[in-house]
Amino acid sequence: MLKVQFKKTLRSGKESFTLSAAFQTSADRIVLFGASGAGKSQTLRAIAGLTKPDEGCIQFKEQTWFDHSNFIDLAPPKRKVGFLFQDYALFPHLTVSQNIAFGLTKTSVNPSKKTILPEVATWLDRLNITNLAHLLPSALSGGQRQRVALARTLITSPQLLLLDEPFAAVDAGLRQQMRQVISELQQSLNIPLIMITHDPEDRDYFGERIIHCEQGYIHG
Ligand SMILES: Nc1ncnc2c1ncn2[C@@H]1O[C@H](COP(=O)(O)OP(=O)(O)OP(=O)(O)O)[C@@H](O)[C@H]1O
Repeated sequence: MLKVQFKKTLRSGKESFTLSAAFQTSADRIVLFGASGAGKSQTLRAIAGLTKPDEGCIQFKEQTWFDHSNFIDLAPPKRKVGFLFQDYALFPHLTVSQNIAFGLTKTSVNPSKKTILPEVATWLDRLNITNLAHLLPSALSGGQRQRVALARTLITSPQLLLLDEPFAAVDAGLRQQMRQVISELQQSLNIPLIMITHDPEDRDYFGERIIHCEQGYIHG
């Protein structure tokens, strides 16, 4: 069960944008659907704890992640959310296996280039990218980068997966394949996901529950 009810005003100079989100669902596949600039990414950031709302509450299962009235604001790591950013945010100077291992490290020391941890090997295999383990992100295709980013997120065992336009950097031919990869992972890991998209095909594929986003008004 996810309950989201908050308001947030973003300001830069004289410009301001007010986000008003209100939805509640127990669906496992939630789609935030709407045009560019509607407030989808900011909503996801608030759920992840990367942006603090001005008022309201966010609850996931039995946990309160944010409650303005009661001064509750759980830090992002405590929410145990896996966030797949639009550009995948891979570290360009680290190999595929190091990027994935980074999800596990608790220090700022880079993971070893030579030793592949058993958990990393498992995720390399699961995402079918074992043959890419020693490559740098610059040598990968869009679809391969997405698999690496997914592995780096999922190795942390998140309880909720947040995907910000996951197919934006993947060409049309690969999109259906990547939809299947994400769909199968979601089902086998049995974790709910929230996906941002403005592609009606993604909405129809993943939208067990569709939240409409329009000019800062996020409702469903
Ligand atoms: N710091 C800020 N100050 C003022 N406005 C902001 C700030 N950050 C974001 N915005 C505005 O908030 C609105 C929502 O942004 P958001 O990134 O959530 O949109 P989106 O629906 O995810 O769009 P897209 O699909 O293009 O990624 C935009 O109009 C943006 O200009």
